Amino acid sequence: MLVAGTETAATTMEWALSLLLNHPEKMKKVKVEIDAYLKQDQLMNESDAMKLNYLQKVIMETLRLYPVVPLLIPHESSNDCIVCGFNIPKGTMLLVNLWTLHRDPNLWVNPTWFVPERFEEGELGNDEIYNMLPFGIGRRSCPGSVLAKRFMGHAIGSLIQAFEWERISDEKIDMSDGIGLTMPKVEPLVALCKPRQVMIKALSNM
Ligand code: HEM
Repeated sequence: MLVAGTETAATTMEWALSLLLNHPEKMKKVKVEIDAYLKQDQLMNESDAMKLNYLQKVIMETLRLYPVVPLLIPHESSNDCIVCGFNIPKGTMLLVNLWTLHRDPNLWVNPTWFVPERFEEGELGNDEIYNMLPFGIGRRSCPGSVLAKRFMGHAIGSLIQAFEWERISDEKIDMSDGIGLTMPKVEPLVALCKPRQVMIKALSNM
């Protein structure tokens, strides 16, 4: 439970901040949304996180591009079945390749681009829910998905609300993925931050 709940979320937040630092215009959009929703000087709380639509779309788009459980957890077919024309006998170990699914050019427009706006129309349509499975699906899907979206939104949102973020150089952040249980970045994120002027009072009251 601890690994399932901490490593996955921490890694996703690192990917999300890296993506936002490489796309300052999207970072600005998150900041504008937070500033419009919250009073100046008022630090966001966890329930605010689910109401920040654009921020939640940033998290979705991060999970699409960098699903931290890229092959899900192995499942076993409980009966003979047919998947995409292939006969799957009962007792077969099944892996779902989320990485490929989430970047399939037949399913997504410009699949390698970071475009949180692609989720603008709201939830995915009925036919499309199977194209985006960062938490799995069905009765063994992730029981922590709602909690995760909530606290990741709170953590990333608070960092963006309270601090100005910058890359350490003009070079884009290396987005290569490495080997590990939850698909870590090859290069851990290193960035510069300083408190935002408008938040100094709120931060010093913490
Ligand atoms: C970014 C955050 C997270 C992601 C991407 C994620 C993703 C996943 C995925 C893909 C699975 C396997 C689903 C399958 O095989 O079909 C899973 C299982 C699980 N997750 Fe998460 N998870 C996250 C956060 C959490 C949190 C916060 C908790 C709990 C506090 C949690 C608890 C679990 C547990 C207990 C399972 C095993 C469920 C079972 O086998 O029935 N996860 N998660």
